[in-house]
Amino acid sequence: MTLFIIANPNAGAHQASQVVEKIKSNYPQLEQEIFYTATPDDEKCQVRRVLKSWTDDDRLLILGGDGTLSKVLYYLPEDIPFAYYPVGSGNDFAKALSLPDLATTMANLLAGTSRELTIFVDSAGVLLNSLDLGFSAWVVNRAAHSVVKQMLNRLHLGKLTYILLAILSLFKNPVASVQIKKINGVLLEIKDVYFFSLANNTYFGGGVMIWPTASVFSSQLDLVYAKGEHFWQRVLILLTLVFKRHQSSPYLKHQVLVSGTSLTFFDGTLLSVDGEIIQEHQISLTAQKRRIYL
Ligand SMILES: Nc1ncnc2c1ncn2[C@@H]1O[C@H](COP(=O)(O)OP(=O)(O)OP(=O)(O)O)[C@@H](O)[C@H]1O
Repeated sequence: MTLFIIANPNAGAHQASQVVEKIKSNYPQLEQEIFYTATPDDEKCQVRRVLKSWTDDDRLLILGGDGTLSKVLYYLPEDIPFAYYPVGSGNDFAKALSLPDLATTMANLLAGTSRELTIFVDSAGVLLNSLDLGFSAWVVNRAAHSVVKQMLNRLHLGKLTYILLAILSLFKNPVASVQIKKINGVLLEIKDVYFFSLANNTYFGGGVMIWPTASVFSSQLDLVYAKGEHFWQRVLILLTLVFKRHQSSPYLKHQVLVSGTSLTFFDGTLLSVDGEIIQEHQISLTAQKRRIYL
């Protein structure tokens, strides 16, 4: 058995290499091959390198944030199980699954105990946690170009960037519109929403709840959205999310969607998937089963 590690050295507070060193010293008997992503979008190349020498009894560990995990899964064949240890700034996937510490993660990986989960795939990528429009995509876009985020990440305060930008969004009101085609052919037009999230998992933005029951362990997507025409409405929407009053909120609308749903975006719509900005006009989501060592 060889342990393959794909690690993003740039994720979060740049801790991936420390984790790799810990694994090397704590598991000296284990044959290991380490693949660091060298640039943005290098996941494709690193997965290919892993696959070149992959055999059925090998194990894969992914080290990074939600973006790294999402991109690795996009290129990884669906029948290969994976272990994941979070070293990002938000780590929403790890929080939703209450992922264990490194020693337990390694024990699960070595024992081969795994659990099935559902991700949603499109030709453009994988939806692991959530697809976001409106204020949350705006926050992701601003954070990606933020020098403050890099500074705060070094201080292990990466989450603070998202909080500050979310407050700024109250003043900017970045709205979005989308047309959703359900599998029964019904069209749903959602216009000028401040908050829009299509959730496959519970959290986004470093632990902000999207919908309490959204989970990769179910095969459905939770669509949650809200208009925030007035400043105080937007404040109440954010407070609803922060204080987890989702199900009793008069603002949030909720629907369940399933595999086969497609979304069409208007030109210039800012769209974020798993915390990464993507440029797409249309997305069709198909459920796919994966296994995580857990
Ligand atoms: N060496 C690298 N330098 C810069 N960017 C990288 C590198 N390797 C991977 N990336 C890119 O980093 C992004 C993923 O970052 P990731 O989401 O894992 O970390 P994060 O943003 O700190 O954490 P989180 O998403 O949990 O907030 C992806 O777009 C990926 O392609």
